[in-house]
Amino acid sequence: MTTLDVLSTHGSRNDILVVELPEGLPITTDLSRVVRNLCDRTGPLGADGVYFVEDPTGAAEALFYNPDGSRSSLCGNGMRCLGRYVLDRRAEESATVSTGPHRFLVERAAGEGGVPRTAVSLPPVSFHAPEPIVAGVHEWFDEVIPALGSPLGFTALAVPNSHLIAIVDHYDEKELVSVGRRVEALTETFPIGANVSFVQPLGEHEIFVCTFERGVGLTLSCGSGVIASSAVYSKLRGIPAGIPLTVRNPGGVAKAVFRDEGGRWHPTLEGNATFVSRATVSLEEAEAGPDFAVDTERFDEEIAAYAELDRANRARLAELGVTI
Ligand SMILES: N[C@@H](CCC[C@H](N)C(=O)O)C(=O)O
Repeated sequence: MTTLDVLSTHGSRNDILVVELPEGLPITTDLSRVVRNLCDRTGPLGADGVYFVEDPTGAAEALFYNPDGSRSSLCGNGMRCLGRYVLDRRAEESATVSTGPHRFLVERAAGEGGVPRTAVSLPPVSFHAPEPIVAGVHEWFDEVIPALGSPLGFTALAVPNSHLIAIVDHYDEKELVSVGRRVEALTETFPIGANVSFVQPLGEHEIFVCTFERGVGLTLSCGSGVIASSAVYSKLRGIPAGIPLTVRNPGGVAKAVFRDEGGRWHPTLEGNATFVSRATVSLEEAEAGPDFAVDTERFDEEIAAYAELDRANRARLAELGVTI
């Protein structure tokens, strides 16, 4: 029997499982299937994705899977939590984690009210996506996409995963879900799919962002969506790199800031990295179906500390008239 140690974590209540790939993993293992079962919300764990990490104290190679079993080059919120896991394993303050050609620098950041936080520096954002996000073109900046049937202007960018961002006057969840579903269905127009975010400005340097994620659906937060939204908002409002933005999601608050290097914007995402529980799962059972047995230990203090921040964010959003 192969055992998986599964750490349930969240970054702004985007629930991500962090799993160190065991040595001697059978090569016949269908990881996509394991992920679908681990993430199944009717099962004992449930999540918005799984980050596998190989050799955390050495090369630290990470692989991210969405709950539908598809892969992505990044989960920003997950990287905050996986980053904390890697830093703890190494007893260090900063480390580099890789996914294929992409490098992510993770660092511990100052905690808030007993809530541990990390900062992740990402590769530069690209408004000229290497793989077209809108079919046939490498750039799409603040324009209506006729196939979507929405009057909103969208911007396509890679951070490095694919995003479509629209700035709205008032956030409307139904509209976001309907656009997200159309992006999912229109595979000829959006050949690699995209995470879709609506951005409602709250103040000069403060925004609300909600994301319909590729391979998931609506989530309480998407870290790469926070970065993509901040980049688009800053470009459209003429906010220079170096000015941090406060980004509120339904699940929490993060900070996004860019460093300009020769015209290329290098983002840093900072926010909570909360450990919720640790479970031991049999790989064979998790591959067979979603009703596997788990042996769980909960981190109650961390959960309680985050609940305070969550309450404060929700109260602030209600005060600002954002309906979530
Ligand atoms: N939740 C994530 C993004 C996860 C991957 C995404 N759904 C995709 O397919 O690109 C985040 O925090 O960035």
